[in-house]
This record gives sequence, C-alpha cells and structure tokens, in this order.
Amino acid sequence: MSRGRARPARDVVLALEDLRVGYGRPVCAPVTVDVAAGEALCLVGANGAGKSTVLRAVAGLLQPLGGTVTLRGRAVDERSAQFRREVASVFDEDAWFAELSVAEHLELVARGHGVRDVVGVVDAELEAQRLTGAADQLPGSLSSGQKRRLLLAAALVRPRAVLLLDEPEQRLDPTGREALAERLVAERDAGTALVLATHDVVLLRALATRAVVVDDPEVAPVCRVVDADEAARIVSDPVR
Ligand SMILES: Nc1ncnc2c1ncn2[C@@H]1O[C@H](COP(=O)(O)OP(=O)(O)OP(=O)(O)O)[C@@H](O)[C@H]1O
Repeated sequence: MSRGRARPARDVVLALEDLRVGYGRPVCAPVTVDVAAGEALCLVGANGAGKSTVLRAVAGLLQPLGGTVTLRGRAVDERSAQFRREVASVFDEDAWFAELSVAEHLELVARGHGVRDVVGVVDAELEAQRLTGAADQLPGSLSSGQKRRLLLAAALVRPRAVLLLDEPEQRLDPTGREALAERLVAERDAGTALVLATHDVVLLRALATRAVVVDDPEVAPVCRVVDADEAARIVSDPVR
C-alpha cells in the first residue's frame, strides 16, 4: 500500500446489495459487493455454485429473488438505453445472427452502438482475436474457440463502462488465454469495471482486484468478498 498519498476516490459503477439469486429457491448465499471503474471482480466457486446465475442477475437477464443490483445508482434494467450503452457482456450462447458473416455481425454491433470508424475498429478486433481469416465465414461454421473469440470481439468493438464475462477462458487455446488476460488487464486499466466468473487461476492472478466466493447458503450465510490472493488459493485448491 502506498504511504503518505491519498487514495483516489473509487468511482463505483455497479453495486450488488444483499443480492439473492436462484430458480425458485436460492442457489447460493446472498452477495453484497460493489465494483468501481478500473476494478475487476471475479466470481469464484465450484461447478454449480451459482456464478453464472449471479452474473445473469447482474446482467439483468434473470430477476433476482431479492436484493438489488444497481448501475450508477439505478436498478439494472436490461431494456434501458443507459444499460445497453454502458454494459457489454459475454455469455456462453450463440448471440449472433446466423445469416451474417463474422465481419458483418461485428460491424452491425459497432454501428448499433454509434462507433464512428466501424471498419477500422472491426478490422483491428478481428486481428486481435485472430479472426481475420474467418471474417467472411458464417458464425455457425467457426470452431468452438473461434465462436468464443467472436463473442469476445462483439463485446469489445462497442463502447462500454462495464464488461460482464462468464468464464471467458472457456475453449480458448493457450495463446488465446494469454491474449485474453492481456486484453482484459488493459481493459481494466483503461477504466472499465469488470465482473467475471472464472476457474482460470492465471487469469484471476493477472486481473482480479477482488473476488466473491460463491457458496452454498448452507455453507456460508453470505458470499465472502476476498482479495485476489485468497481467491487464487481457493481456485487452485477448491476443496478448502
Ligand atoms: N435455468 C435453470 N433452471 C434451474 N436451475 C438452474 C438453471 N440454470 C442453472 N441452474 C442450477 O443452478 C445452480 C447454479 O448454476 P450455475 O450455472 O449458476 O453455476 P456455476 O457456478 O456457474 O457453475 P459452473 O462453474 O459449472 O459454470 C446449479 O445447481 C444449476 O443446476
């Protein structure tokens, strides 16, 4: 910790307050945590713990059982213009138009979000995601790792203040994982607020500023908020 220097005030973007999520009944303990610009909050926990469910509630895709999620003080509403402008997300789903090529899909996303240099931004992202050679293919014809990189590209060709990612490391090869970690660190350092579910300890060590341990309500009364080192220990040794 730096001494003698005042910490800059945190610019809280997202706040979860006693958030309870599940399908009829809770899948995990309540979560209370906030995320500021330039921070990366990782959700960690065993398979089935409820990480994706928490993330879906944060993304406004699932109605919470209780508690609140606010974006700059306003309840999240996936349909609101503010939410659509500020929040980019990557979930494990085929979120593209099947009849558009990879490049056309990214151009549509960028244009829809008011990007000026659509072609320049899309070309740069295709390059960054090693998709230039697949630009004219239909998404359905991509490999599973390429599909994942297309979803990442779609979140990254548009402006964003918040980036939500559900296990973004999934199906990426080692080069892709390394590039992902570098990219997300740059994203965090540029001031985006990130929330991601992950099992990847390398990504977690590189990126996390804090983490939430998503746990069974019978094991923990609330989900613990821990620092990145503790989260890395938990992910490396989930039996603890
Ligand atoms: N649509 C759904 N309807 C009912 N139960 C669901 C639904 N989706 C997930 N679940 C259940 O909720 C629990 C939490 O699932 P979730 O996908 O959030 O876990 P996770 O921590 O993301 O797991 P993983 O690490 O395997 O991705 C699991 O028991 C799962 O079976």
